[in-house]
Amino acid sequence: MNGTTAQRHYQNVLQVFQDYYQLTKPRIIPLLLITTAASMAIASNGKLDPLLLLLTMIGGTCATASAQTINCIYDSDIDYEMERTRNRPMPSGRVQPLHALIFAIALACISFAVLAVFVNLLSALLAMSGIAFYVGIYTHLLKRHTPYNIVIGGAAGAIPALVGWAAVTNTLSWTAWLIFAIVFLWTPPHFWALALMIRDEYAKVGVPMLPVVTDNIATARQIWRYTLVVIPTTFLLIYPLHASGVIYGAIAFILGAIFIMKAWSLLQNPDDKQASRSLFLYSILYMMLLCAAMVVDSLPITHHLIEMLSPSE
Ligand code: HEM
Ligand SMILES: CC(C)=CCC/C(C)=C/CC/C(C)=C/COP(=O)(O)OP(=O)(O)O
Repeated sequence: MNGTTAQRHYQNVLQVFQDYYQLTKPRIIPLLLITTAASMAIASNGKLDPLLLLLTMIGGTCATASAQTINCIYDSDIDYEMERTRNRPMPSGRVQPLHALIFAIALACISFAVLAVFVNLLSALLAMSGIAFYVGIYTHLLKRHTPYNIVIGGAAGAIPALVGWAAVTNTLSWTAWLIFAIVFLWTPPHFWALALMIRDEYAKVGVPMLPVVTDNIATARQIWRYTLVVIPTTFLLIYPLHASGVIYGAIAFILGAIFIMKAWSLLQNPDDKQASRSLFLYSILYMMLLCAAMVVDSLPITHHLIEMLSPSE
């Protein structure tokens, strides 16, 4: 091989890696993992075993990547039609469906093996149910057929929180289901804000997202309603569940107030793309910081600090 051929070969190999990486929709995975980590932190009272965290993250990443890859195979027809998704590896023909399927099955097997062998069977089964729900229920049954696709489908995105809890305790508790409910109720405002921005793309391919089958004002109203439900729900972690404390409460309060302001602003201007964009981007920051607050609040050092700062009797 001369220099130029070797360089071209190297570039081709790099492109193949990049294509398989893109199949997994990698930008969404970290936030899903943060919800898993937050759940694990609360479940272990902030005394999380780093090895258990690492293994659960590996299992969770592989399961999510597998689910997203199958979704890419299934949706390659509509992804080809939409500008936002046209350059994905499947619609642009850079990866063959069979190869992508083998990749997805391998990822699911690795996920199951890592979780079942090194973590526990419950977390492995939950991760597999996440793949089944996202592919079977959201992608196949709901996405192209009902505007409630993401309301029900949102449950898939909330499963990583259950995986985290199960990884630590080998069971599921009210707190686990509450974190699940927070992610579940957060998903419609998160997604509909985006759907308002790219309504025409979904309309073009006939995916019945809410702004396509109703209108912007009805969508903004639904976003507003879900926001008014999800924000109070976040406080149930403090009372009655006593799973988080004042640090989490203070952060959740500020984050929630901003969420409500942004949803209100969208309700006043449902056609304003800037308002929907702002809410969409903020919804991501919101979930990241809310989960970070759960983690910080659970740490023993936080409890020590609070004890030191509380007035003694
Ligand atoms: C059924 C539920 C959901 C739907 C339909 C949905 C849909 C979307 C879509 C279409 C995008 C734009 C992606 C792109 O431009 O390639 C997006 C972005 C994103 N979503 Fe969601 N989402 C859902 C749930 C979730 C959940 C549960 C999480 C994590 C907890 C999440 C995290 C993110 C993040 C971090 C981004 C930004 C990625 C980027 O930088 O482009 N989503 N979502
Ligand atoms: C435990 C486990 C494996 C859970 C699965 C979690 C999971 C994969 C959630 C994905 C949520 C999401 C980003 C949906 C977008 O799909 P879309 O098809 O509407 O997005 P698109 O329009 O960008 O293709």
